[in-house]
Amino acid sequence: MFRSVLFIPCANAKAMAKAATLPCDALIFDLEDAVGNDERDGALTRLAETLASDFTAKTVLVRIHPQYLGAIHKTLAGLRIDGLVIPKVNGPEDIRGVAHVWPNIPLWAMIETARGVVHVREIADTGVKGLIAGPNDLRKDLRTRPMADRRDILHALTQIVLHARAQDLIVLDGVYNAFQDEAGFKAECEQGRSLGFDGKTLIHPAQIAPCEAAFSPSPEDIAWAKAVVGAFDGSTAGVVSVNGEMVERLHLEQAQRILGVSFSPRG
Ligand SMILES: CC(C)(COP(=O)(O)OP(=O)(O)OC[C@H]1O[C@@H](n2cnc3c(N)ncnc32)[C@H](O)[C@@H]1OP(=O)(O)O)[C@@H](O)C(=O)NCCC(=O)NCCSC(=O)C[C@H](O)C(=O)O
Ligand SMILES: [Mg+2]
Repeated sequence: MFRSVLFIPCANAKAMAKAATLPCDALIFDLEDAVGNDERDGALTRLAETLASDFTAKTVLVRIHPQYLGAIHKTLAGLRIDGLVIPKVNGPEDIRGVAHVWPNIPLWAMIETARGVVHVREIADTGVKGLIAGPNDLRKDLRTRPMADRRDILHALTQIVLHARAQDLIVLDGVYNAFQDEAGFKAECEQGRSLGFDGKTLIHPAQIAPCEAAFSPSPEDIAWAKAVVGAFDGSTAGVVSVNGEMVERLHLEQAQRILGVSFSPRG
């Protein structure tokens, strides 16, 4: 599952030391924007040491810096990595470029440029495992000003979800920078879930618990799902009524997905 996906800046030794203990669904070790130019060699060495240790964290992704892909591949190839996150993907050629250097590893595309949004359909069609929204770079590239409910970038977010769903990919919402603003973060998680994202990328450990709560089925969701499954149990009808509402077999599939999420072990 990919409800809570925490960025770990590889230049930060303290954050790296904490990585294995944090209760999120997945980690993204960042070698791109969270690493200053003078920190690159140290960050890469630290990441290699971390991954070579008896590192038991769940899903491990690495956000590469395309400019240093050769060195990153040379240092990390063969270590336990579940996927590479490619930043600022502008088109399918950016995916193919990484796949050429580092074949046979799942790739994730960050959609965070105007060109990336324009080409998101072809990017989703390359066989990537997932798409990740990047609101900071998007705002920079689009020259928007942040608006309530992310109205300035909503057109891009909905395109990302649309094309991920059309190709059956995992789709993750972007980060929320104000990591001390609990209410604002919770509201953005709820919005992301309502828009169809599977989970959210995070920047701080304090964001893990509220994020998982928002992207897990609520007690109301579970009660509804159980009622729908119960209503179809032993029935061959195409449509039934549950709590005064029409329910079709498509709702049964939704209900089964909800129950599957709530009963799956994390990871
Ligand atoms: C945002 C931060 C710089 C804040 O750091 P800090 O001031 O140190 O916060 P705290 O004092 O509250 O931290 C408490 C302890 O938790 C550890 N910590 C903090 N963040 C992380 C983390 N991400 N992973 C693991 N551990 C973390 C601190 O070390 C403290 O530990 P201790 O002292 O032992 O108690 C910082 O949170 C941070 O750097 N976050 C990640 C930044 C990052 O990775 N940025 C890049 C990805 S986001 C992005 O690129 C967006 C996208 O591309 C776009 O365009 O939108
Ligand atoms: Mg970015």
